[in-house]
Amino acid sequence: MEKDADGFYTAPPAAAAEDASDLVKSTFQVHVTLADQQQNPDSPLYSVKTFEELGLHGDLLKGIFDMGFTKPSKIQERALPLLLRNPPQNMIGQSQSGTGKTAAFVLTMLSRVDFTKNKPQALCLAPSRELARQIMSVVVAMGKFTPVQTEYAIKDNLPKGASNVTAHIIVGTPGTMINLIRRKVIDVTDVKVFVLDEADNMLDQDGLGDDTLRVKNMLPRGKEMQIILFSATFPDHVRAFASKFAPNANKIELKRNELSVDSIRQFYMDCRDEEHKYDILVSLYHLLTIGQSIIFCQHRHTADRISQRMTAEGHKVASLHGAKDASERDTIIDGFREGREKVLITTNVIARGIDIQQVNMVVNYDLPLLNERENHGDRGDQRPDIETYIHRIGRTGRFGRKGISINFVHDKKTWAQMQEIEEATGKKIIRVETDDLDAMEEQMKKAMK
Ligand SMILES: Nc1ncnc2c1ncn2[C@@H]1O[C@H](COP(=O)(O)OP(=O)(O)OP(=O)(O)O)[C@@H](O)[C@H]1O
Repeated sequence: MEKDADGFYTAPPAAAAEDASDLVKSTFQVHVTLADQQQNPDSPLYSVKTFEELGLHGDLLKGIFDMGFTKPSKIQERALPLLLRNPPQNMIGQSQSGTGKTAAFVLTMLSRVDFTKNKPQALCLAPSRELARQIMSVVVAMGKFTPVQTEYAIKDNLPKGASNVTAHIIVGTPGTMINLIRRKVIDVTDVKVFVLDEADNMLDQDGLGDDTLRVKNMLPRGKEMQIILFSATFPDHVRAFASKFAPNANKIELKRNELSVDSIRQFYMDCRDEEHKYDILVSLYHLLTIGQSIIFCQHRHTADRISQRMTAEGHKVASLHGAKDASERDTIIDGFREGREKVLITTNVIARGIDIQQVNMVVNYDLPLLNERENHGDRGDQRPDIETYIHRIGRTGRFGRKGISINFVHDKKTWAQMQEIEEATGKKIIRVETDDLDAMEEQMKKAMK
């Protein structure tokens, strides 16, 4: 396929198009729509600048182009010049799911490291080992033409007797990071960049907030420390804390009605009861496997139960949650990433950050709910977790691709919860008939195109 002056693919002659494999065809479609979106000032993928204009080192530009990126997205174009400026300044950056936030903070870490010094200089924390591993793969890919050394701070990675990590960049989860710093396996005296991906989650007092604060308190004080917070969501109750955590930060914020990307079409299906939810999921199996799909449940035991049942009935599905051990989790997510499994049944553990471009469908088997402590409803009903909803559906529709999400509702309560989500996000959730399976499949296929 030919590339035009902007580096985007142009349409091949008709005969060549007919010969092209499905894979090439779909790549072709993605590039064409991506090019359109990157020209549209209203798109989060739009930019007026090139990567060359963003002040990056030549070795990093090589890494970026080697990954196939041609133009920055809006968040990359806006954040990178602020992040790379001297003296370093903190950043609180918000941009929709799948719009390229990782590259912004990874390029900053790689830009600030002194490769002649074999000591940790940049730490990055994420809420799950799956996300930490994914971020690391971006560090390695973007740093391919630099001498960067990296190390994980995730469970079961370093042997018990490990000492004195000499890597420049450490990516991990908060609990393990605390442990390694405490045991002096990681020396933080030269750390100058501290990144929180999914920062609202990392700072939430009901989640990882205490551990994250503990890590920050272990870092050297009084020295230049650049604190970088990124997420697609910053709910009000963490915004103030984020500003304290990263003082005098440059801020890039989204408006309430901009929180999710328009390329994710949202649907719901009326189910009669819990058992009917299972039946509907099974009847969706063909659709789920056209691309890849992620099914979210509220509890680990639900994920296990439905995956066992579906497997027993001859369907190929995988399940992933926090009760599985580290190596099993790695095998499952790697299998899904490589497309060996097409359907992944899971919990909120991978609701955030996971980037698998072939995922074109997300199912909320259970709607995400706030836990009891967070639940400030006056009617005693459980309230929906709007932020988690936005992150879950954001596992599809990555960087301009199309995706669909389907919510299962099965009673008055779940109906009211879905309406609250619809109101809060300002995006219509469309009803799909469940009694005519062929019509349903047609409607979904159309939305995926
Ligand atoms: N400038 C670019 N050109 C082409 N593709 C890009 C560019 N920047 C990022 N991408 C790709 O877009 C996808 C989404 O990026 P990324 O995972 O960083 O999104 P995100 O904003 O961190 O999303 P989330 O909020 O879900 O964590 C990745 O596959 C990444 O490789």
